[in-house]
Amino acid sequence: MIEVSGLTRRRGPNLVVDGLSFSVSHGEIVGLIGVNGAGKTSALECLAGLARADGGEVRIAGLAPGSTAARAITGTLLQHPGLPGRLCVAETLDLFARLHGIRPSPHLVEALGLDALARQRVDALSGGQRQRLALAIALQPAPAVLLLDEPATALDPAMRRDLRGLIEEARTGGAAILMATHDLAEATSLCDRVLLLSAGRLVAAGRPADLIAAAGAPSRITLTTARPLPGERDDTMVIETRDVIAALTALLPRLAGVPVVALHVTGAGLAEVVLAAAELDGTRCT
Ligand SMILES: Nc1ncnc2c1ncn2[C@@H]1O[C@H](COP(=O)(O)OP(=O)(O)OP(=O)(O)O)[C@@H](O)[C@H]1O
Repeated sequence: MIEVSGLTRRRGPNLVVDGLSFSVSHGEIVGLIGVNGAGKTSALECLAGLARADGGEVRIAGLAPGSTAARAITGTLLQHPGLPGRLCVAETLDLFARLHGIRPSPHLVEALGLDALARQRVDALSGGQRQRLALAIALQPAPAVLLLDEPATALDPAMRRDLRGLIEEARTGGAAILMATHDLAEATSLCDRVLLLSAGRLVAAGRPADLIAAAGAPSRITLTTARPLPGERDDTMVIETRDVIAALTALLPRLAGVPVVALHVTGAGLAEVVLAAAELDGTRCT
């Protein structure tokens, strides 16, 4: 549904998207990850037809992005969505629904907690409430293609959970979903594949678990005991290891007679994958 081939985009003197190629199929959620400034928004804007590419080709269900036909099947949520401030929430949903020849979806209104805000003016909404309204506008036509830039921004934990359900519903309905996100735990569990951008280039792509395994970053064991173990100064030790079982087994003899107060094992995740790419590139995570 989404086909991108050799996409490049300049902003000022800089090449901010540099030869990007990928595709997203029906019923697939693909995450776009990378440090601030990696080019995620710049690429999404080209796919949404909101910015012109300087090179390469983008097709949305075979259509040119930004064409009326492509817009009709694409739900777009970008950062800082422009919403009509003087209208109330219900009027805004109605206005955007009419553009698609549909009626607002009561299911989405309820799922995004907009029923209680129906008569509130848009310019009096909080940041998270605006984001919920923008999500409802993007999702209500049940688009075949969803382009989401940081969809969980400003949402509280309950609403993040509900948003996840809505995105999964869209996937079940067959949508092709491309989602830029810094929520790497969410990307790991929600995305079928992730694309890692660094300085505008695609530097890794694949299933989250495969990228994490390929990065080979160590897990971290944090062990707190009732008193410092022999040879240790502190009652909390931190061990970084690629073999958690072997490290814990090696510790057991030293634990004889010393009660364990707390044990945490944190596996490597996509954060390590992003950081490793940023270090290779000489950029920093900000
Ligand atoms: N309006 C602009 N004019 C010129 N350069 C810009 C403009 N907006 C962004 N850039 C530059 O384009 C590059 C890519 O920015 P972009 O917003 O696409 O990154 P991003 O990966 O979406 O970052 P973030 O995670 O912070 O949202 C950055 O180097 C940024 O400084």
